[in-house]
Amino acid sequence: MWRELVARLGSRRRPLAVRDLLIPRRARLGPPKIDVSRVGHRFANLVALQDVNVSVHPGEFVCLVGPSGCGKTTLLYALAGHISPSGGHISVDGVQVRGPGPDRLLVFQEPALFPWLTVRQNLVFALRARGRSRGDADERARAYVRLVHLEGFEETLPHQLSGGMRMRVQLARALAMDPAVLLMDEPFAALDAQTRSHMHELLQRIWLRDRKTVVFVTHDVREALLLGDRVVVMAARPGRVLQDLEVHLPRPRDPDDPALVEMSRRIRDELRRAEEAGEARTAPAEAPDARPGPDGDLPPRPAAPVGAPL
Ligand SMILES: Nc1ncnc2c1ncn2[C@@H]1O[C@H](COP(=O)(O)OP(=O)(O)OP(=O)(O)O)[C@@H](O)[C@H]1O
Repeated sequence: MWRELVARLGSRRRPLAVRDLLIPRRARLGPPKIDVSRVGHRFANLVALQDVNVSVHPGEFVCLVGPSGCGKTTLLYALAGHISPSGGHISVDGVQVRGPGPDRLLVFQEPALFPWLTVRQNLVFALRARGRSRGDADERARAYVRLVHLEGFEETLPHQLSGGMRMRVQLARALAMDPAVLLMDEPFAALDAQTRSHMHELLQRIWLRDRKTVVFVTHDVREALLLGDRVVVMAARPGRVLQDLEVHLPRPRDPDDPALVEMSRRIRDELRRAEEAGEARTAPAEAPDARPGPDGDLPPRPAAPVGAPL
């Protein structure tokens, strides 16, 4: 299917739209693992999320992508139970999210490791805190350190590791704890390009092995297409879902795959159009009634998000 789409990119037929490249969502059987229904959230006067509907099925890798301020992190934190949305419902396995729980684990951009504990001790500590016996925790820690290719660094302290290695420790710890859902907040954004690319390969390989349910936040459209089964494209002012797209490219994926590059270009074009439309909505009009009044004041800039229904 994707080869056919790539072939069509060079043809003279009707230009391809994003919907041609990203196959519409199939009807899925069974209940979703995560159900986000009509979720809205305000921070004072700012509408960070408006009427967001997303469902994630067991074993799906869903990427939330969009410009800064579109509410990706707010939505992720609401899934984690760290934020209580102002409106709507979020459930995991049919149970409403009312706070953080051991079924959901957040992975941050800056690995939150205990600096005085070694790599192995960081994993063992987290596993023991989850009620695992010492023997089981030791065994799992060793296995997951191996999985992220850090054997030989078990007794090393975090500050003696590179940023990429610290991220691998964080990933190993998260996977060893075996949450039902992994929530990742731009985990690779601070890494250099080469380390990032290694992390993409590693995460894809591990995900293909474990098929864990993952919600992954990123600014980077190409990263979202590289990793996601689905890409939820969000726009800002107010934070909302622009598109929810299914990606049917073979795995493991190549970031230079022409189909992926083309999809990425088209999504970025759509985001640019949404951004321009948002700016046009919030910009002061140039109509006569927007000109300075007799006292020289411009009418206040309409703040589109304020007062919008949640
Ligand atoms: N605690 C807060 N108090 C007030 N406003 C907030 C708070 N947290 C986020 N916001 C605002 O809500 C909006 C959405 O923020 P959020 O961090 O979810 O966006 P984002 O898409 O994750 O952005 P980025 O990619 O830059 O992290 C932004 O305008 C932000 O300034």
